Amino acid sequence: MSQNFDTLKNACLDQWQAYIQHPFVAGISEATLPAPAFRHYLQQDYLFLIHFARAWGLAVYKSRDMSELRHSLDNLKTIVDTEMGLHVDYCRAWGIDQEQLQNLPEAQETLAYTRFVLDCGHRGDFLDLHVAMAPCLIGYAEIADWIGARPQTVTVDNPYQAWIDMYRDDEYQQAARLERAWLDERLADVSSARFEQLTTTFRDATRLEAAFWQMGMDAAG
Ligand SMILES: Cc1ncc(CO)c(N)n1
Repeated sequence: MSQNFDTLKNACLDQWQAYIQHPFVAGISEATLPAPAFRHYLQQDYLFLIHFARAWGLAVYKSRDMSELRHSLDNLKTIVDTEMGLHVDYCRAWGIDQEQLQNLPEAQETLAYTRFVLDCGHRGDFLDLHVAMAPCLIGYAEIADWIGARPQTVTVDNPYQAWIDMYRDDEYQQAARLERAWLDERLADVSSARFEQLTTTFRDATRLEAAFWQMGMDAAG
């Protein structure tokens, strides 16, 4: 049977939905998420982005041809040159300064997720690494769509509007679409044993994304 991103997602649909429609995400959509939950999430996301940039660096190293190299390098550059800067500005708007960010203790959930992704890349190949990173890039694009489509979403004076807009942005959505198309192509001819292996990686990464949201909720007490 031919596989693609949707069959991967459907193989762990319960975990995927628990991630995409997590109460933290519903709280952003409905403007009911407590600010301390969001602030904790933002701080840990700074550390997440640093390790995620490293994961794209690992993808650069694992590349086998010019097109893989270019793809990974572009993503690495986007995080380092654009996303990190936006994130620091965004944190400042939420009362978190750069010095605070630089001295943050890393939460267990951040450690678990980021090092899991890096380990998938070290142990496996370029595809293993991409599958481990897919819940991040493709998941946040889907989350932004889900928020946008919900009638419950507060669109007037929502304190989380800038965050929602960041992931609804065309450039982000386009990057997620490209990654999806790339995965569809690579998954089409994997064996069923290989697909099982990739499904486990994808499911675990998805669970770790949901745990990252939960970490934010728990911080609000
Ligand atoms: C934890 C996490 N997952 C995904 C993204 C999307 O880049 C992010 N910023 N943080």
